[in-house]
Amino acid sequence: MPAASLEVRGLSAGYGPTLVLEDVSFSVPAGARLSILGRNGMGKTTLLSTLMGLTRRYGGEILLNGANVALLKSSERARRGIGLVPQTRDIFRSLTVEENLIVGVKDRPRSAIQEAYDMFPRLRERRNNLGWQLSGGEQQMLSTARTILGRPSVLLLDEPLEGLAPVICDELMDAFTRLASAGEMTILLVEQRLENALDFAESVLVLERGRIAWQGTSEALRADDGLVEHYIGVGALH
Ligand SMILES: Nc1ncnc2c1ncn2[C@@H]1O[C@H](COP(=O)(O)OP(=O)(O)OP(=O)(O)O)[C@@H](O)[C@H]1O
Repeated sequence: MPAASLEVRGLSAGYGPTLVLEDVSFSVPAGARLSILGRNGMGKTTLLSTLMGLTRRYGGEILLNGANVALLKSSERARRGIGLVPQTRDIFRSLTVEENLIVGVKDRPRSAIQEAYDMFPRLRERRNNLGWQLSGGEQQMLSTARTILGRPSVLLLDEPLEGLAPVICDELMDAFTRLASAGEMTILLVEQRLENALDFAESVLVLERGRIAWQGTSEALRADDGLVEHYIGVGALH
């Protein structure tokens, strides 16, 4: 599936009676990258979960290549090309790396798992290890690889670098950049590490209390210390 465009119009959503996201609108052209920033608890995870159909939607549209998927179940959205790598690093802890990948290939031939090994050679080395035996970085690689084997046209990455050593962060960000550059996926990245988020994407969206507080280019955000301090925190870039 080639990369798809994503347009969100007036999206409001939350959990049960609690409204978290309010009137969120933005668009990402096919093959582009968007970083989603904001302090803790501002609604970043809720936004990705809502795109995937995992929250209660109050209103608004989610257009995937122009077709509204907002009323579809999560499984149908996945079938249409939305792939989420959750913050919780969803892997089967009692299965081996290879078994986890086999689950990820779904209806594709098993040989497709080689793509995952090419992307993350570390997973090939650890193919017979169980999920719980992996380091945090390896679990993130496995979780990402499983989603990517489903060939999503829009990939949602929720804080993939959380708790990882800088060298592993670089390895992961290189892999995400390669994926994005290949033009096969539109990528939305939620990331607290500002430098990584700005290096990765040309466009940025900042959430504040469930609403979009700022949208623009990474370059513009980087150049404005006041904006960074206000929305993300003092010294976030240093
Ligand atoms: N399952 C849930 N039920 C009720 N409220 C929730 C649930 N998950 C999150 N919230 C609330 O929604 C708001 C936004 O949370 P969310 O996790 O989307 O923020 P975030 O920007 O991703 O934060 P963080 O960076 O800490 O992950 C918070 O007030 C949070 O308490």
